[in-house]
Amino acid sequence: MDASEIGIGEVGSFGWRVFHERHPVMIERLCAATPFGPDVREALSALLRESTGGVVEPLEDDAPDHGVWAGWIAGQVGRPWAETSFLWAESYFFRKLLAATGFFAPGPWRGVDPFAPMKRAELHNAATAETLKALDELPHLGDADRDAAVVQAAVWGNQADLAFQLSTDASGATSGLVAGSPEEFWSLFGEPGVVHLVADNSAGELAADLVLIDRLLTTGRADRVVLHVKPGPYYVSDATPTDVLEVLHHLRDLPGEAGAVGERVQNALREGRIGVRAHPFFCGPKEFGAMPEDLRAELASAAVTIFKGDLNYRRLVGDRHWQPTTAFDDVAVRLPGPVVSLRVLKSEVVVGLPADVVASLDASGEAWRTQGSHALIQSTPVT
Ligand SMILES: O=P(O)(O)OC[C@H]1O[C@](O)(CO)[C@@H](O)[C@@H]1O
Repeated sequence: MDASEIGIGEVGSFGWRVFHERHPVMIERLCAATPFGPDVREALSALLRESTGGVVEPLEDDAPDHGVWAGWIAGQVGRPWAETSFLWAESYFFRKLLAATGFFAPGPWRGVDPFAPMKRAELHNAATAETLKALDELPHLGDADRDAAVVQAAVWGNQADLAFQLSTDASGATSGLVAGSPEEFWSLFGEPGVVHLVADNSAGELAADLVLIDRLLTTGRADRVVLHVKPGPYYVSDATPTDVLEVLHHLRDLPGEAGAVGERVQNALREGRIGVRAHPFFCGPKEFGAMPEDLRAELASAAVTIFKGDLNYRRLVGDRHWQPTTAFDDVAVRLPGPVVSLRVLKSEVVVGLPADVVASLDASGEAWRTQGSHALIQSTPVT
């Protein structure tokens, strides 16, 4: 199956707006959060100019990842950015942004996560506090409701406002879910095995992921969980190993169920029942079909692999102009065990929807694919 890649060149398209409208605002916020000097601010402006009107320039820093980027960048240098794919361009943009902030260079900002202030603010804001407090409801729920609640939380934690949706309704508060259900999610788990969770954002979303991991372990659905995060700062709020510790410390300092989850997760890390990985490919610009053999071999051991969020979905099914009725199973990357996506829709690509659902969503006149108001749970079958 094939479909053309989503690009950034068409004026007014979603990808174009990310580069021409969102990135300038993001860089303004970055500079408001950290007092970068004129050299960094100029490098960031140059990156904006390059990526909105120029050609792809090579990496000019001395970071240790040039070897891996050599393969990912092949054929792109010298091309107008407007001709590159959205998936490739966004990833390269974030890699260059890190270099522009001095992340790789000798000097004061080396290794300093430029997005840390934003992630920290999100983790400590009132909305996250409220939703973490809502975890205190969990021990009072029956098993089915508790299962449904932690999946809803993991799905909707991917929304920008990071709201937990704790439901006391066993069928799940599925309004807003355009595909799948918590029941579909839990039906993937049989004999206990190793579950891999490919995380997305830090702060409230990662907290929800740790709650889900805790549920997988405490109910015996998993005997071990591998949590995959990004090896470095990426896409603003993506979780890194440092963020795992930050979120864990935050949970542990809280009273009630949040603190109890934090304690259990910390113990599971100590005992090796949770492992953390940060493979370089997760900060790369390629679809998951192009994952390197070592990562593929690692995921091959998974009883189930959970992919969180919008970007992982784009990489899983291909960031392409698929017909939305294309079967998820036809285009999602194949692994020996089932794969399941928990995603809030924040970009154009979507598959696996019945025609009548698409027709009614289109008829609503809403930007349902991109505005973050809808979500999905989609999986490949257990074989
Ligand atoms: O954090 P998530 O769910 O991966 O969402 C990131 C999404 O945000 C965007 O950067 C801009 O909307 C998308 O390109 C990307 O898929």
